[in-house]
Amino acid sequence: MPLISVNTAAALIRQHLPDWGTEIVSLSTLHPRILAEPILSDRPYPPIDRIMMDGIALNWQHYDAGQRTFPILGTVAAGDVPPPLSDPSACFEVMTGAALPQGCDLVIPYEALEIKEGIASIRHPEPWLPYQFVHRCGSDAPAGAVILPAGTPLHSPAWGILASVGHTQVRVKRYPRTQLIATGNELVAPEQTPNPHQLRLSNTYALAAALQRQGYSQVSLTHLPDDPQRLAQHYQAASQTHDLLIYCGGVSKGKFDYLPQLWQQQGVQQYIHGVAQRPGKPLWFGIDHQRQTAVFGLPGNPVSSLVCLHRYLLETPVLYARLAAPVHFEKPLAYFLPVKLETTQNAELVAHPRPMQNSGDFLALADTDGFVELPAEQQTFAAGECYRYIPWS
Ligand SMILES: Nc1nc2c(c(=O)[nH]1)N[C@H]1C(S)=C(S)[C@@H](COP(=O)(O)OP(=O)(O)OC[C@H]3O[C@@H](n4cnc5c(N)ncnc54)[C@H](O)[C@@H]3O)O[C@H]1N2
Ligand code: MOO
Ligand SMILES: [Mg+2]
Repeated sequence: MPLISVNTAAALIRQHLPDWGTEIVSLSTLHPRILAEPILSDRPYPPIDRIMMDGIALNWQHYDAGQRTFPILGTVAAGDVPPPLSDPSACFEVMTGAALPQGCDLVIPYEALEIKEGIASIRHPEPWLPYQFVHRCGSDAPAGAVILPAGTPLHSPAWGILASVGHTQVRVKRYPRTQLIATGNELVAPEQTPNPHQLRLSNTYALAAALQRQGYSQVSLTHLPDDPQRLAQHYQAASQTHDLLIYCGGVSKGKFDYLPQLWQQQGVQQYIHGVAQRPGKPLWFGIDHQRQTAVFGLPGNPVSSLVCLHRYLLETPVLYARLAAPVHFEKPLAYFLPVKLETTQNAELVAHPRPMQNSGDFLALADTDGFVELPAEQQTFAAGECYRYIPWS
């Protein structure tokens, strides 16, 4: 198995992984998604001169000329059609969110007023300025402005913006119809009680959680035994109905690691089998061009499969963390080292190594936040040096 570098593997996957296109989702989805169209403001924002304080609205020139008491003509609440100020020496009581009545260009909050028998008197000596406490019409964005560019990840504020502009249907990046396939005779379902030689399958749950947290909304899980016929039957059916098949286990050198040969027989073009990394060395990746299905074979060890998913498929932020302690790693392999992250008051990310015993030691991940990528070219990594940090999804 000739090993390729982590960067070569990442580049091959980027190059060959299909663009899954786009789809329309409804506003009620609210899942993590990536916007695939620019969103324009449907009208100026705010759409009115919006009152920002509960108080009175009046004409600034009258205030500037020295007038300090104003008869109240009425009350304008949020949602009211604002009446014009028919007498410029009078005022309206106005509420936050109401539209500024025509003829008014100043809002003074209740705290600066005394109101008695229908007359508001300004008690506060502050010089009030024109349009004070008025959120001017169009001052946030004019009509027709791009307020969310295509490619924006839809975080919570973005969903609020979509609702505000009335985008009840929105075009987003489509995530692939994905199946996670746990392989292995030793595995039983989590609800079963394993015999001593068996274990509950856990990898596909960890992988599914990571995918779902990134927005993959169509992810199914299945389990197959190490049986070439069953694996072949499953592949033929699943490759028709899925865009992405992520296998877990069965890709190394064992007598029952049937998958690489099976994919070859099924016509999947292999791009990767073996990456100079620990864990995750036996990683397999290929594309079935005929059926338009992408295939990942993640090494079965739990830490290996998780690390490979994060490094090669998921969108991860570009972050760097400083090693809190020195690390020595002899092998000419990139080392994905699980870490506990500390954030310091001077805005530094500090990575505390939490080395596991081996890539089967998934319990060691419980007290970690992600992993650092230590390059293959180096053997010693000093405390204080910075390396790429990838958080768990
Ligand atoms: N002769 C060699 N043997 C191995 C090599 C090698 O280069 N030469 N590589 C080792 C490395 S590194 C890894 S990683 C594993 C990968 O093996 P497979 O992808 O074939 O995975 P399996 O053999 O099926 O399983 C490995 C291990 O993981 C457990 N497992 C698998 N699936 C799950 C699951 N869904 N949930 C929980 N645990 C799972 C499985 O029981 C095994 O213990 O190969 C080494 N061998
Ligand atoms: O590379 Mo394996 O993933 O070390 O256990
Ligand atoms: Mg194996």
